[in-house]
Amino acid sequence: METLSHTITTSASAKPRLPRNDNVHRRLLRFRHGFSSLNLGTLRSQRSSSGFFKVECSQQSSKNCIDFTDPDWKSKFQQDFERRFNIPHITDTFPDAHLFPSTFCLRMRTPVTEDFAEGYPSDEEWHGYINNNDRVLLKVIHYSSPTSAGAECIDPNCTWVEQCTYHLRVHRAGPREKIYFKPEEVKAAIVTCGGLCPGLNDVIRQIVITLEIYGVKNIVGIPFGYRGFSDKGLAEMPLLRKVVQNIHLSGGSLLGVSRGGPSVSDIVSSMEERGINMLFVLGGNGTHAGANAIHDECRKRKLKVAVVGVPKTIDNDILLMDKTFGFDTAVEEAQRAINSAYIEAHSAYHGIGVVKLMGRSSGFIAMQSSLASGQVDICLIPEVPFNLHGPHGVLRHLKYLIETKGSAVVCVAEGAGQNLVEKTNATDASGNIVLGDIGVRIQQETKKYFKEIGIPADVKYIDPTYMIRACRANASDGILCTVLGQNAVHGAFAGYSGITVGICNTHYVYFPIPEVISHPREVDPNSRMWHRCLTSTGQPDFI
Ligand SMILES: Nc1ncnc2c1ncn2[C@@H]1O[C@H](COP(=O)(O)OP(=O)(O)OP(=O)(O)O)[C@@H](O)[C@H]1O
Ligand SMILES: O=P(O)(O)OC[C@H]1O[C@](O)(CO)[C@@H](O)[C@@H]1O
Ligand SMILES: [Mg+2]
Repeated sequence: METLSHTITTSASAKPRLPRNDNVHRRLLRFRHGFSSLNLGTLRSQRSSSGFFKVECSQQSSKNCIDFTDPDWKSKFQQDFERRFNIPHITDTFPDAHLFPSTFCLRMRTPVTEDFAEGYPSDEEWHGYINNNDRVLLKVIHYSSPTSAGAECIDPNCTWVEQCTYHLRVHRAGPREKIYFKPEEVKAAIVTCGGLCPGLNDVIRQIVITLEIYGVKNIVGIPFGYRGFSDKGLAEMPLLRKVVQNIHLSGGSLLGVSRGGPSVSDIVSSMEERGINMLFVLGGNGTHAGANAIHDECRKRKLKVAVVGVPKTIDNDILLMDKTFGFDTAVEEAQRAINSAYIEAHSAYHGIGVVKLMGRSSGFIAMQSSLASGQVDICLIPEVPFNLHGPHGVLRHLKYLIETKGSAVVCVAEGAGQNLVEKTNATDASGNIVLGDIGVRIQQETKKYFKEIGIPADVKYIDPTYMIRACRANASDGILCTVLGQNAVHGAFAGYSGITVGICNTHYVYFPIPEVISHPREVDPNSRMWHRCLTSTGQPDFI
């Protein structure tokens, strides 16, 4: 008989559990997850009197709704998928836009743009170009049954699992043989927004280097995020290979970051004034929402501008991508905090180490860090509810760990257990809700609980938040940043706009921005990875 991830128990937890490992529950979770991960809109399904599922769509537009009563729903779903994942192109607005032979090729690394007056050097024989019709499959596993681990249901009855079909595919990233911008007419700008993330400088560096290889000479950095477009005191920073050559050796962003800032209309007006026709936007979901709005506004104003995003988030909360840059580094850096918590807890009499890691709405950093360290006894993430108090609460389990092991380590994501902390209505400059501090709450409640039950406990709290994201990228993130930065430039020269670059099944792709930011990517509590994490910690359910 199959067991479900959230039913794993330890000897500490010989407690009655909610009967959650039934197929209905599992199916519902998969059904919900399937929709959310493929972003089919917010759907509500009900059994109609005919016995079929009818789908209501809570969105204003019904474009993402599927009517499962339609016998052709599968092919319509596929067509709809292709339409949604088609990426916007300059020719949508400028059908007669001119094409030029690419100036990016292996043999000609630093073209002299003045020489292009009479036309571009003819192509050398090089097979490094990507065909515009190349695609990458979004799903590479052929699930033979809806109950196969990881299978996501498309329809409410969970009957359709042929997702590795060639229909679910996305545009392959890379250099094209023909380009839509003359390098000498390009003014490219780079902006970094939101919080810091390891690898920002690596991406900036690679974008500048690649632009130069195409022959672009006018490259600027916009200081301090979108704010740099409106704040008159902030001058744009000219960027050259010479300037960016070594910036990847330190963390942070050469350009600075910020939250909040001017309206989209003001940003586009500023771009028009400055003559910017390529904009590279490095940031998270908020920044990408901004990038997409900038793209739309440029279309509205009939500006021939390419807006290309590079997803930046240590939280790894962008949909459909294998991972985002900075995540691996964050997980690696978190090991040091977890190890310190472990050493402290292990060396103290009845020691308890609590480590809080980032993850506003997704627990990927906490989950992967716990898994990698093998030193964590309790991992708490936003996606999985828990109680602190009560017979199945975290504190009761901590008591058990102290009694049996003598020490314990808790790793908690910042967005976990928000129902257990006082809510504030405060928001940051970008409108993100300021979260309550669950790490401090766990520390305080643990101290109080052990005092009340008369068992000594030495609680140490570690919050390495900013140490983790301010460090420089590790080698694997450095390489990821290099490829993403290059592909961002290739995408812009290929005439795409309103896109972002990503890695999907180890291949590099372009996504239309709205498809990857409609909601944060979350840890699936039914996934094998969360199950692995539970296997490692040995923790019971805390509900
Ligand atoms: N819906 C939106 N439309 C236009 N601009 C937006 C939108 N949401 C956020 N922004 C702008 O994007 C910038 C960054 O947003 P935010 O502070 O939310 O960070 P983020 O990109 O989500 O990164 P992080 O992962 O660090 O939170 C801000 O300048 C903000 O004003
Ligand atoms: O303190 P700041 O700069 O607002 O950033 C904190 C946020 O950054 C994030 O890591 C996203 O990048 C969130 O998890 C976290 O809430
Ligand atoms: Mg965000």
